[in-house]
Amino acid sequence: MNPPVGDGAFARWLAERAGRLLLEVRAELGHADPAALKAAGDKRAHDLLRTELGRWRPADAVLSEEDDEARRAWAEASGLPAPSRLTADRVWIVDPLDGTREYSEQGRADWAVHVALWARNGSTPHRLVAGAVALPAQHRVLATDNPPGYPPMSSGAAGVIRLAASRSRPPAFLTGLAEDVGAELVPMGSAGAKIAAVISGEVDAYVHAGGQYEWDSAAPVAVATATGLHASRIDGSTLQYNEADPRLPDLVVCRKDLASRLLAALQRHIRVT
Ligand SMILES: Nc1ncnc2c1ncn2[C@@H]1O[C@H](COP(=O)(O)O)[C@@H](OP(=O)(O)O)[C@H]1O
Ligand SMILES: [Mg+2]
Repeated sequence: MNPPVGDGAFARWLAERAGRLLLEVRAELGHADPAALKAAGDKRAHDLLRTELGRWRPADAVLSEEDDEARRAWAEASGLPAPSRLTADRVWIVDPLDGTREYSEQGRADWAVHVALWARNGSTPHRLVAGAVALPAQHRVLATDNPPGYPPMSSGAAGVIRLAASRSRPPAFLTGLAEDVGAELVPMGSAGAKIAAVISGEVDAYVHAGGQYEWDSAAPVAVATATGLHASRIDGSTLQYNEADPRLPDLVVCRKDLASRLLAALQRHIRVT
């Protein structure tokens, strides 16, 4: 059967298929050898995304976490040829398995598949014109073709902000930031799962710093902004995608009404760390 024609519905279709495959791989291999499960999940989902993008969007470029060259920051001085994505009009930025660590841990549902489309002439925020985040173990896919409604206030106690952060690599300033704004920390794996938690109102914000790549945030940021949420670097500047250097080390995604307060607090804490 042919996939949907529109890019947003296509992104949803693709993320859902890769997610289904990841569930099958998890069931097939089990959790006895976590390293083998991580490697198989990364590879099988990447191969599926690459194959289907090549088949259905052959004219577009792709930036995938699992490509050998993906982490190389291209510079003219290197003498190496520029990757085709740097001159392409449309680039699919994909993370075949975000939250690889959590995927390998039995019972955890905080892992995701990210499929985003960046367009040079895109007029949507961050030039992300389509995106989908599949959360296979949560039985849901969030995508820009039918974006979720703006979230209700989070389930936290009155006045307490629920702040999602990496469970394994939280930024050093996070505890101080949380104290400053009166937030309760909610540790969670996967950037996609954390941004999905902001989108669904389970938490109010997600803050990360210290390292990440474009594919970790492109698709979830596309859905979050289509929903009406705030997304930026932690200094308030715009998130830029399809850069020569794919590192995009920090971000904040939060409810619009929290953005100025959180960014002001971040200014204080970035400066001292
Ligand atoms: N300091 C860091 N440097 C590089 N990547 C990081 C990072 N901290 C988090 N990430 C990446 O961001 C994603 C979410 O991380 P976390 O679960 O810790 O919040 C993970 O993607 P992958 O699982 O695709 O590798 C992880 O590798
Ligand atoms: Mg990732």
